[in-house]
Amino acid sequence: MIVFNQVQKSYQVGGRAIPALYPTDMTIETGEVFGIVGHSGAGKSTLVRLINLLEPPTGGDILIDNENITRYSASELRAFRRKVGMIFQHFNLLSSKTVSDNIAFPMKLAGIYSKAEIRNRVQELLARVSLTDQADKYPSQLSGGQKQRVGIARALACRPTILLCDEATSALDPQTTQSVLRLLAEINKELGLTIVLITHEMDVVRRVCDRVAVMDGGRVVEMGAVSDVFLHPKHPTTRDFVLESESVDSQERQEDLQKAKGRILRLTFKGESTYQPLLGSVARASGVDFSILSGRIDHIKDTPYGQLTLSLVGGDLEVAMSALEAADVHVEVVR
Ligand SMILES: Nc1ncnc2c1ncn2[C@@H]1O[C@H](COP(=O)(O)OP(=O)(O)OP(=O)(O)O)[C@@H](O)[C@H]1O
Repeated sequence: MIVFNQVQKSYQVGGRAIPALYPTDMTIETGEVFGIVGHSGAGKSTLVRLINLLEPPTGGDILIDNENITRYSASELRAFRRKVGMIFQHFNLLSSKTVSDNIAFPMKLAGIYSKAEIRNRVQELLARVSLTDQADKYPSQLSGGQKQRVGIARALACRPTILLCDEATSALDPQTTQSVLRLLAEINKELGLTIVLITHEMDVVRRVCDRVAVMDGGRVVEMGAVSDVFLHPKHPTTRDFVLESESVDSQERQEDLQKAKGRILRLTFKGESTYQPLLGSVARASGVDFSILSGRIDHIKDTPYGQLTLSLVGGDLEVAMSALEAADVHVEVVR
């Protein structure tokens, strides 16, 4: 478990302390995939670099599995860092080393593994990331997705318990992004590893994360289960991220809603209710006529969800809303 108690970070710039992270409390549970989403400069990298003490905090305590890492000696810190793997947007592979040697590198650097241990571990990891046939190639001979797989294998070499991912899919095309996210989800399940994933895309959070913290201007402005934060965003920054991920232009949406007649409801279906043919029976029971203004079905991690924006006229709106809520549909009155 990673616990932040009033952790803060300022950078010294030209003799002045510029805050990058205001005092923050946060808990990341062991074995979860935790997303940190925010625009450029929000403080995401700063927060994640505090977890492995690449940056020392200027205040507060960071506890990992009940140990205060901010009080570690240099040798304790070296041992601790082996337990924290990291992958990067631009992969950071050594161009003069083969795929195998890149993966072996942190183990060699640690100086505590035998040659046989390193050889076996590299073979195991190459198989895990499906790169056995690329073992002797150099990074320049690989695609972006393959490079990131090498990055993941290298990060796992010393059997870390935490994996930090700094914009790990930002340089990849959508299809490759999907396959890298799938690999991260598999690793999380198989190894019970805690994954902290920084991104500026809510879609990445939706696909793999259990919980998310939304950052803005050096502060965590919203935090919770992805299904709550994504489906019912409270802070304006979170709402913008969700709309962005749905490729919705908020001004166009406002204009569309103004043209619609009657009451406007936004319905959110989650889990099995997503697939229930509900609207027809609700319309018949309540006498309400509806038209669909927008709709989508997708997944939050493995859970299906659907969202519909409807305009409703006539009939008994109370009856319609009660019937929807009785069927476990979340109903939000937009207008
Ligand atoms: N080493 C540093 N020295 C001075 N200021 C820094 C340093 N690193 C980051 N900052 C500043 O701290 C703030 C937060 O930066 P940070 O890199 O944590 O944000 P971010 O959300 O990760 O952004 P990005 O997505 O662009 O990487 C920014 O204003 C940045 O300019």
